[in-house]
Amino acid sequence: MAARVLVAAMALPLRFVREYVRASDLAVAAAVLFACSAARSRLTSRRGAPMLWPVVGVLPALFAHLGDVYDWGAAALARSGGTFPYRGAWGGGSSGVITSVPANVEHVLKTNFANYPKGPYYRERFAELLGAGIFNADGEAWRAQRSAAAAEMHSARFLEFSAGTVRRLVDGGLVPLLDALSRRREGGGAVAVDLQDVLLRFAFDNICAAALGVDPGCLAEGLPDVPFARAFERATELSLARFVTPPFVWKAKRRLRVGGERELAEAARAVRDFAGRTVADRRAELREAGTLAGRCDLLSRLMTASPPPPDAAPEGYSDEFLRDICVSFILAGRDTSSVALTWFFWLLASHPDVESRVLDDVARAAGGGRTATTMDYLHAALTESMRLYPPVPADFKEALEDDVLPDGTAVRARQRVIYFTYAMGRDKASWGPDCLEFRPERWLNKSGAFAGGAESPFKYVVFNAGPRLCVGKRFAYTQMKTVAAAVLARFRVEVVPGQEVKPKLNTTLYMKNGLMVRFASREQRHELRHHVPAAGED
Ligand code: HEM
Repeated sequence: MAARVLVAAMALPLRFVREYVRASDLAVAAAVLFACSAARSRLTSRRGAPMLWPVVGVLPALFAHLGDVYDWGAAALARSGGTFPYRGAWGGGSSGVITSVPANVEHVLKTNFANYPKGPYYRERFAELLGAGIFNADGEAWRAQRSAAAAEMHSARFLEFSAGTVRRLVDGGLVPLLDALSRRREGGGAVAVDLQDVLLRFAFDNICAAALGVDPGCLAEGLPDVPFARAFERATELSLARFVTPPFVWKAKRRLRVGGERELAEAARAVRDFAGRTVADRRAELREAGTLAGRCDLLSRLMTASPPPPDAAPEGYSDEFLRDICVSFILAGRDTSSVALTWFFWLLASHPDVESRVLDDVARAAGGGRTATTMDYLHAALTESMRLYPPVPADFKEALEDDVLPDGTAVRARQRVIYFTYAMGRDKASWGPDCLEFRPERWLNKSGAFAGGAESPFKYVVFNAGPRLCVGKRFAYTQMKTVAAAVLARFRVEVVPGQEVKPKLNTTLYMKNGLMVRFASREQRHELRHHVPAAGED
């Protein structure tokens, strides 16, 4: 998730215009555009890059391409040699460069990591929801949370626990729900359902179980409206809206506590109160029982970390620290893997050859043998699907000091470097002439084992790379492989014909209209023996 301002800027949806920009603002913008048009030919821009207008920066170009912004952005990067400057609107301080050059990305994410924090621009916009959580933190505050979270997340105990939570939710929630849907009739066939919505609900319940040890019940019968999930979604949306709102507007609204800013304050408070209450209840449970040995969720593990981590007070982490890190985890793990799975199922529906190889892999895993623990083909197919449809399509970091990127592009202090993951996954130079094809085999070696580790991590930044590599990557693969295997073994997923499938303009690559599918029970079921599908790499 997160610092994905390119898409936030690109994602200036009409809904946003309706909600946040008044007619008078638009009139001023139109006048400015008109006044500037005479100067248009004199404006400088890198060859092939979008025009940068005074005041409104890159926005006119974005507006012209609202319908195909990802592909348009990728084509513009390809034309301009992989990097071009951008400037946002309204003097909001958002300017810098957009790049898809792996060497530049390596420089920002690893080689010169110290010069490229998330920065105050990001932190300020997510302050209400995330507080000082890992997703919002830099420097020592980030390092302390990173080492605590990584130690727990990569422990054998957590891996086993989290794999168990996925299996229980698949067996006890997802499969029974799909089974019921496959039996429910409508107009002579099985009822159609939005797969994306079902998977988002699944992932929310799953991340809450893993991070907090609670079940919000989004996947319960009747697919209910869950206030905590709704508050989380609204707080995220409204925080992101700040990236495309003139700062003087949202800051004034915040001070006056009106409109979306009031709503944001309320939604963020609801989220933090819920997480805070969970921390307080767990603390009370620990006091009464003297142990949380039966609990393996992240919150309980961090609360009882023993001996207390060097960066914590002698009595352990504070309740605020625990609340903030858990909220960040929910934000990070809430929708990424469900969105990835939705694109994956959609791609499989139009690639029966790949589907049949995935099914072979799943059947082999069920029958035991070496692939039972790895399911390398499924791993490769998921990896390939995220290359074409990365759940986080763009991300950014903010420069502390002036710098020069490896391709010679200058970056000034406080400017942002946006790396466009979507374009990087479709770059011919990195992936060859068949870069637009869905071909899981490109990730396998001659003996059919997953060989993704051979690729530069800075070519495939779907999970970020360098010191801030996604700490939930292994969890995400376990979750996605378990869901994909269980669903495909039991059901044929039939995409309802005639619907328009396209990405939504957002910081997460949702399908704009969801994905309507029907589930049909397979005649011959592969009886799955559950196992922990280990990630081929991490
Ligand atoms: C397909 C699924 C996922 C994808 C594609 C993904 C991608 C990413 C990306 C691109 C970042 C970097 C964000 C930034 O620096 O702005 C990130 C960070 C992070 N992710 Fe994931 N993620 C996924 C699933 C998860 C899950 C399930 C969890 C939790 C269990 C998680 C936890 C985190 C955390 C805590 C960070 C912050 C790491 C840090 O700043 O040190 N992610 N992820």
